[in-house]
Amino acid sequence: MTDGAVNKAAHVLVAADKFKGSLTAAQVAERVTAGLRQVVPGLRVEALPVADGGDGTVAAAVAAGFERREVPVTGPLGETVTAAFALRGGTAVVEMAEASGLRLLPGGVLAPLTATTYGTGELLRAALDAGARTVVLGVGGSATTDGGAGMLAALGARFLDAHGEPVGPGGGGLRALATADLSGLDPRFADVELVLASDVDNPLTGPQGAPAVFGPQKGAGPRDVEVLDAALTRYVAVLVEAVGPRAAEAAGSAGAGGAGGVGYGALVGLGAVFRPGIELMLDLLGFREALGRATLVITGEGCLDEQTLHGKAPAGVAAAARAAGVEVVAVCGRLELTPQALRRAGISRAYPLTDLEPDPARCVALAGPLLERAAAALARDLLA
Ligand SMILES: Nc1ncnc2c1ncn2[C@@H]1O[C@H](COP(=O)(O)OP(=O)(O)OP(=O)(O)O)[C@@H](O)[C@H]1O
Ligand SMILES: O=C(O)[C@H](O)CO
Repeated sequence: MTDGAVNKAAHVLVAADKFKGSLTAAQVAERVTAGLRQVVPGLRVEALPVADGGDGTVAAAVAAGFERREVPVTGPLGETVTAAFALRGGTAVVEMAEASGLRLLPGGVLAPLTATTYGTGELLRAALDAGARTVVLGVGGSATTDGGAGMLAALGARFLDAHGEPVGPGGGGLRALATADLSGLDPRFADVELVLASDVDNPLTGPQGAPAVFGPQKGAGPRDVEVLDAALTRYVAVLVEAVGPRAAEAAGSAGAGGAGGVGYGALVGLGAVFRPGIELMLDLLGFREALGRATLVITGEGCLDEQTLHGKAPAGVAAAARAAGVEVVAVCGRLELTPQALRRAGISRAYPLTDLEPDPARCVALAGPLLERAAAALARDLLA
């Protein structure tokens, strides 16, 4: 509990990610602000919706003042989709999920072997056409496991089978890969600073690789995971033939396994430099300046779990806030971390919506009003 004087000095920074499936990051910020002000009218609250490179990254950039641009691109299964990127000055934020995301699969039907990142390549090209010279490629939330081969093909690379024909789409197509030629890649990438903002730090293949860890959420059963892992292993070997040993080294580096290997394709083919997505986004969104004004930070996401601790937005927000000596609490739909694990991540306490409404379906349907109630409880505990 704090007294009135401290309360007047309070300045709350709401820096939460979306609750996937129920609220966007901007809606989370609005509801939290409303709940806090029910208890402390006139409270100074600053909203800074955040994202970690995955879904919602363009929305967070637009909320922070970037301009939204839309272009038609090839969706994960070849259909045309409208994808957005964000532009400010010479800097573009390109979110691969806008072109090749899980949420774009027609009818929600998963396609672990055939979904392609071709549209991500088209989106990158559109960003360069718009004048971007620094491009942040946010990866995560993808429908794909093609190692970024589709993306590179859209930018001029060629991936051929033993008969000299282009291989089929998706990670499954790479089973037949015999040769690769990256010499036709868009030459502008030589002068562009491409930063890979990945939501995860996994390698491309193996037990911690993209197929094993993220294949199942894209519909890959155990046999598909084996097929995709073997196909990506082949892809690496063929790229070693094409560009040398750096293609093998990149497969083990952090971020290579992001978005089914888009990270790898960007590292090997486009000269990208890896940075944890949330760190990069916090810089881009002006988080550090906002933190300088804050006396309390509220972060969160749909589900606070083990994955959260591996580079997701709340962990990045909490690490930065803790380093600055500012207390961090969290709001979430579901909480799957122990109080000890939360504290290790720098979060002193969490307010899950399931504490207010145990029925999962109602908790999603009523997420907005429930979040206001959770924020009001938080305000009573910490600010009233
Ligand atoms: N209102 C809610 N009530 C309860 N649980 C929720 C609610 N909204 C979202 N969730 C849970 O959170 C999950 C989504 O988690 P989250 O928002 O952290 O995204 P994620 O899958 O970790 O992806 P990303 O990496 O893009 O953040 C949903 O599957 C659901 O279980
Ligand atoms: O898209 C994916 O594969 C996951 O979000 C990890 O990057």
